[in-house]
Amino acid sequence: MSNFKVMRKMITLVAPLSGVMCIAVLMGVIGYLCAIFIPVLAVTIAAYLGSHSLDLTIPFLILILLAVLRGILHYLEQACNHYIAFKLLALIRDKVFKALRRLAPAKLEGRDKGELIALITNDIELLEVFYAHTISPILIALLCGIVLLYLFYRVHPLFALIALIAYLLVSIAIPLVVTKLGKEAGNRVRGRISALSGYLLASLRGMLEILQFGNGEQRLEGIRSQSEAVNQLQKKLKDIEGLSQSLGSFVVVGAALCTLYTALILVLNHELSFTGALFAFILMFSSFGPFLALSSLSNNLLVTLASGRRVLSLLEEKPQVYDIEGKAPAEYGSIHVDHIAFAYDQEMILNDVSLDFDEKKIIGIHGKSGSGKSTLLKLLMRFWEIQKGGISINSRPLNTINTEDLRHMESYATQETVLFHDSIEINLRIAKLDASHEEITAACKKASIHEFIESLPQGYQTPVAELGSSLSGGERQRIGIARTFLHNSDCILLDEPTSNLDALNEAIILKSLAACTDKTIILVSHRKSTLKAASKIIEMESGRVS
Ligand SMILES: Nc1ncnc2c1ncn2[C@@H]1O[C@H](COP(=O)(O)OP(=O)(O)OP(=O)(O)O)[C@@H](O)[C@H]1O
Repeated sequence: MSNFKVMRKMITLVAPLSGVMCIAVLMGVIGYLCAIFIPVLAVTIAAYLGSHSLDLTIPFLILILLAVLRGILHYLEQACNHYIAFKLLALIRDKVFKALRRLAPAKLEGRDKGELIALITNDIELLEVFYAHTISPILIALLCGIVLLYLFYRVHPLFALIALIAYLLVSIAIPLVVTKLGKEAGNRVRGRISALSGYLLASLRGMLEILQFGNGEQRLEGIRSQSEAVNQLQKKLKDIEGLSQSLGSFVVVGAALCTLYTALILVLNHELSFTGALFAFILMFSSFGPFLALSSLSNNLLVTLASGRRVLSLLEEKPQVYDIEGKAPAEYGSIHVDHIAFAYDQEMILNDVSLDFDEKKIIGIHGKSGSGKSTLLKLLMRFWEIQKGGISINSRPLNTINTEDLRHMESYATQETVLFHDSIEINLRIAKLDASHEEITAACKKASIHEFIESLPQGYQTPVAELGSSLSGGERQRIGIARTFLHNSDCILLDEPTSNLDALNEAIILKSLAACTDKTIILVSHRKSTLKAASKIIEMESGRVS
């Protein structure tokens, strides 16, 4: 996506706040004109005093008024711009979270989580520069330019020509050159920062492995070299920023000298008064504020546009699976899998698989590691879209059942239970937001975890550390199974539900499952003892059912 396209798309988001933007621009234009006219007026009055006598009270008061107005207007302009920026950041965050929900899980599974965190935090935050410090300065420079060129034209058209060339150089040519010079570095610096976040996150998560295999030095070296690469790129951007400022100052001085030279010739030719020449010279010197503001924008703008590009790409990314809404409610019934084929990328994982999962039965799935058992469960949940064949529940194709209804009908527990940094009760409640405490404890009893929770000093209110690292694998797994019981769906998909459990806990859970006579339970397991609970066992081999 080109920088221009990124800017255009980002600007369209401002539409609902265009009124506030107009006020910001108006304040900015009047404020800049006040600032420009303070020296112009002062020098013109001084020149006038050389040949006339004048009471200085009123001119002095006007100068003070202009100075005070400049301050107030600048404040109001900034307040409006930041109001727009922070409103839009909130809106963009909301859109990004919606996009993540749309893309999950299929499009997020393989993505670098550090990069996603950098996008949600740093990238969105950087867009503030665009909304608070880019759009209105461009409009302010444009309007100030029109007023200033008119004034120069009134003094002499040659001054207007010099001003026009200088303004175009400062506000368009220099930023364009600088943008071109720094485009790659701008993109790379954002990419590098994201990669560094990902590397740090992976290092924190893999702390035990790093310590165990003595990889600390190597990881540290990785962090050092990646930080160094970020520093180098940032230095390059700063050098380009310095170049942009030098070129801007060069144009200002050049324009003032040209004005001085032109004014001298015009005065010598009696085409211009001395006061007019002085007015033009001072006006030229003091008028570059709004245009220099643009040239200094371009460097920040590069980084901001790179962030904007990443945020927009995420917002525009097409999900692998679209949510279904607005269809007639569906009733749960038996599941029919009809000659399905599925590949994550190129490699075929399931090929021509046909199966039936009868209602209110426990069905076991057994097979070698990598044979596609978990993939089949994910397809039953419609986390991925199948490429061939069809899956139906109670004769309704899966992709005609409202996603919300499907989530009520089916629940899916994997061997990896993710717990949030919150109390055990809240971690259980995510399976049923309006569950009573009694319902929660009943589910925990079935999952053989109630006694353990009760034995903790704070019981169900015990806080769980990030990702559940304060609990054992078996405790986490039983909480995961308790969630499934609490969700109380018609069909329960369990992927290795007993892999971390001892024989006693396994037996209690299998007994609870056997007691769920009104539910369909699909049980993927390598354990013979677990599969004993099933009334039918399906064997899977290399993506096929045997
Ligand atoms: N998100 C993914 N993207 C690409 N390939 C994947 C993805 N998830 C799984 N695979 C691949 O699909 C194949 C089947 O994986 P799956 O998890 O379904 O096997 P499984 O039978 O459940 O294995 P296990 O018993 O070890 O859990 C594997 O080769 C795996 O590498």
